[in-house]
Amino acid sequence: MSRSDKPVPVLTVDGPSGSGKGTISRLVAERLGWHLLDSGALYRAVGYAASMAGLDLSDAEAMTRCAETTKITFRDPKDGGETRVYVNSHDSTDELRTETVGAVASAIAAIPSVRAALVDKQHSFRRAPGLVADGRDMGTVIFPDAQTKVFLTASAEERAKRRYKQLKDKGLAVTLTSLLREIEARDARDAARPVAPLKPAHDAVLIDSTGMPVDAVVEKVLNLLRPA
Ligand SMILES: Nc1ncnc2c1ncn2[C@@H]1O[C@H](COP(=O)(O)OP(=O)(O)O)[C@@H](O)[C@H]1O
Ligand SMILES: Nc1ccn([C@H]2C[C@H](O)[C@@H](COP(=O)(O)OP(=O)(O)O)O2)c(=O)n1
Repeated sequence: MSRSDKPVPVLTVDGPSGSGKGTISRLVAERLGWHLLDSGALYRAVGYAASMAGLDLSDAEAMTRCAETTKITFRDPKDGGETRVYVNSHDSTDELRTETVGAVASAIAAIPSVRAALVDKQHSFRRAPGLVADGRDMGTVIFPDAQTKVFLTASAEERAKRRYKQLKDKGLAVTLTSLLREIEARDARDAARPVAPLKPAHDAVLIDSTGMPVDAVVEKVLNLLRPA
């Protein structure tokens, strides 16, 4: 709650991998001067910490303990640039963005007690003047009272092409065919899980960004926040 007891406004941006959630959320948060929650980074960080510790990823108890104890912090470099994600005090930003870690994140995210362990942390990002929250269940589970909800999509082919370019630019060795396969497998698993599945909130606005430039999507989202 803010000082005037009005709930801090939240914009939720949910959708499948590569739909542009991270990019659009960051730009919209910058334009509004709002805080940003990259909830996927939390699941990635837990999955990464578990892999590094050599834990059995199918052991629900071990994964839950890992979600409860992994220290995850976000830091914005003073000179601007990409937000850095620290996992147990190590800058793990680059490691977290790989498709391997994405797949591990998706697998452990299907464990209900892992999701429960991350709820308070996600709520703690809701601070004045407002929050843009990016993920799969931001509008359905974590911030169901959000004032504005977006479900961002794009065709699987376009999402795979975007991811291909993004990872290539980072110097990672990837192929378009394997990325498309991985993206489709991850979406299917995220959408099929019984707890907090990937699906639009009943009051979300659907935006299909296939063929839309980034700026146009940002404007569309900002327009939703402007009073009619
Ligand atoms: N509307 C768009 N048109 C073209 N490329 C986009 C668009 N939105 C995002 N991208 C690019 O696609 C890639 C994946 O976007 P990202 O924001 O990481 O998606 P997500 O968070 O949904 O996985 C990034 O390189 C980003 O610059
Ligand atoms: N709110 C969230 C965010 C991510 N997850 C899971 C499911 C996703 O496949 C992985 C990785 O999410 P992330 O948003 O970082 O992935 P993309 O950038 O969309 O490829 O984590 C989740 O279950 N709930």
